[in-house]
Amino acid sequence: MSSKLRLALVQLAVGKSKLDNVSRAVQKIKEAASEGAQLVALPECFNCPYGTQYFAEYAEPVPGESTEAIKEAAKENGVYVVGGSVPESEGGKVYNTCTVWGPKGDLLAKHRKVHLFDINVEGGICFRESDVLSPGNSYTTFDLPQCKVGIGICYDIRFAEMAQVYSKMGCKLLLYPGAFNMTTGPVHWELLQKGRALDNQVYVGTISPARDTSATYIAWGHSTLVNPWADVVATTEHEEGIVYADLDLDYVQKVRQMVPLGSQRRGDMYEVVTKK
Ligand SMILES: NC(=O)CC(=O)C(=O)O
Repeated sequence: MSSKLRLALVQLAVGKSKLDNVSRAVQKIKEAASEGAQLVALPECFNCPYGTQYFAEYAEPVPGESTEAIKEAAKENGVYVVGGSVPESEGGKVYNTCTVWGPKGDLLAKHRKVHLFDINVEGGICFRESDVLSPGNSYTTFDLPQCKVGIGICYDIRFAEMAQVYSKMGCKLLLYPGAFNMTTGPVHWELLQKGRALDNQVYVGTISPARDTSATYIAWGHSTLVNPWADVVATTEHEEGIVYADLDLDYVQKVRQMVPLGSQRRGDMYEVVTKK
């Protein structure tokens, strides 16, 4: 199997019409596939504006109308799709959920955002996902022919331990659909991505909605792919668009040989332990 992977990060313009959002996402998957992408990733809340006032209203079961459309798009275009996230309703609760689809339309994985975004930055942003969302409790990986992939959603990227666990599980690519904002985005978005990539010597991709300055929550944009050396391979500004990146998974091994952190870890002094 080739070590090469063409990845498309879809920085989608998301508005108030769920129908429009979903049909744009489907169009972008088609466009990315026609440009040779093998794996297409959508942003956090691709079918719904990002905001606690919207999650319950837009929530749907999984599978449901939005994820079914993504499934069909994966199948029609013969690509893997990381379906960003949708507000998912189940058992009276709402989750922020990512589905992953294979090229035959098979559901490969489902990730519920584990770390809910509750912050209060003086003079900046106050946000409390936990007012309306419930957290997931699982790690989520899936296998491509080229490598294992680990999934986190947005705030999950701030927790280095989760990425370390994925790396220990054998993931060589971590994908984080996310919607950082105008307070945290400029300082933290790329830095966190580079940190996760460098510490774990893996590729890391982030996928944001496009910026809508009329929205109550203004997304940072800047969907990006960083390689295991912490170089930015491909990125963009804040408008709608598709970021294409060509990965060479053999490069992961090369970086690990040059800087052999794996064999140099002091397991006698510290350890990241998976409890669940
Ligand atoms: N929206 C998020 O989940 C996270 C975020 O914006 C941040 O960590 O900053």
